Amino acid sequence: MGSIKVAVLGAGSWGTALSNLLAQKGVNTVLWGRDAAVIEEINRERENKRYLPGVKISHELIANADLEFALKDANFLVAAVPSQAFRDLLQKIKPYFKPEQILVNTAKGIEEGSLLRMSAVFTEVLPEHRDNYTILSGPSHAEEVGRGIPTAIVVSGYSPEKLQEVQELFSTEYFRVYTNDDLTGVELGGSLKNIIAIASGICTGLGLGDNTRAALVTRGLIEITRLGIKLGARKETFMGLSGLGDLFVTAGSRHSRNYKAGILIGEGKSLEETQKEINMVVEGIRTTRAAYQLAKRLGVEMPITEALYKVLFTGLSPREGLFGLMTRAKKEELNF
Ligand SMILES: NC(=O)C1=CN([C@@H]2O[C@H](COP(=O)(O)OP(=O)(O)OC[C@H]3O[C@@H](n4cnc5c(N)ncnc54)[C@H](OP(=O)(O)O)[C@@H]3O)[C@@H](O)[C@H]2O)C=CC1
Ligand SMILES: O=C(CO)COP(=O)(O)O
Repeated sequence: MGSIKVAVLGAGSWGTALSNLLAQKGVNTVLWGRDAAVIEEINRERENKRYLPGVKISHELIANADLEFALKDANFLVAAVPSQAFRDLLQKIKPYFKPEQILVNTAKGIEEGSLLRMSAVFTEVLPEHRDNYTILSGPSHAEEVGRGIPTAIVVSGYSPEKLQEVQELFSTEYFRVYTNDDLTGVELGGSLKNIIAIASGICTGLGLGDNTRAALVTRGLIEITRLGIKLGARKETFMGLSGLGDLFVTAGSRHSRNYKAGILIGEGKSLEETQKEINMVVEGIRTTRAAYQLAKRLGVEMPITEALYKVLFTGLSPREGLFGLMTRAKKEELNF
């Protein structure tokens, strides 16, 4: 793609997979990571053994631990760090950010404390560049994108032209990118599905059946949608790739860190043991706390989120949490 340059910021599993996709497509791409040892390994072995083992990295990809080098003359900056580190990354790039650069966020979460979505964090740090923010979200495990497995995803943001530019940048024959202008819905769908994925994993860890997980995922989508509508999102977005699609791919996949964390918790492991064993970001843990607080503040009913919050942070056992959900007051089904 001509003289386009992309800086992918964050050399974890997603940053590695996306930068590899771009490099394979012939885009001049620099992958920046803060850990010089990981960067060195990528350049030497053409593999990121800790975060994306078994995926061959293109010789065209340049990995570098110097942020200024990565950012220099970049047209697109792809942020691929956990959501709780997004503000910190933005502070680092702020001195170099140019008005024509497009930021593609890939983090799925709500910031703890501020309870802000990533777009709002961006606007707080770089207020004059609000329209340069976009987000790429949807059902896309790095392990599968890294292997060229057909994937469909969605880009959202403020400026229709910039969404098209991002769509063009990432599209390949195995990576299909749609646009959706419902930024609130796209961001919330991708963030909140991680809560339901942990809860779904807990059901598996408890040895329960498919009926239980189907009920949980479906009711989960209802409460995600309920919070979304309250915050101004469009209901239909939650039926799309960044809603149902991402919930489907996360809440039962062997690749999902959130689902796997749930299994460990259901089997009786502590939160600390679980995080240590996964050894990568489990976004849903901190998102559960943020979403619980947000729902309370807005008076939105989110029973699964509330039960998971109590299991993760107040010592409620997973079985008690489930029992509480099953014995709530009787309801109509479609109560948005
Ligand atoms: N993996 C996937 O399949 C997908 C992930 N996502 C989302 O992408 C985001 C990133 O996830 P993922 O790559 O999987 O996470 P990983 O846990 O695989 O990697 C996280 C990366 O972020 C780096 N990092 C953490 N904090 C900072 C910081 N303050 N400054 C710079 N770098 C930092 C880590 O560096 P270090 O090793 O030094 O700690 C590591 O390289 C998450 O929000 C996730 O939900 C979205 C779609 C797919
Ligand atoms: O968001 C993802 C896939 O779309 C990745 O999910 P996990 O973070 O649970 O691995």
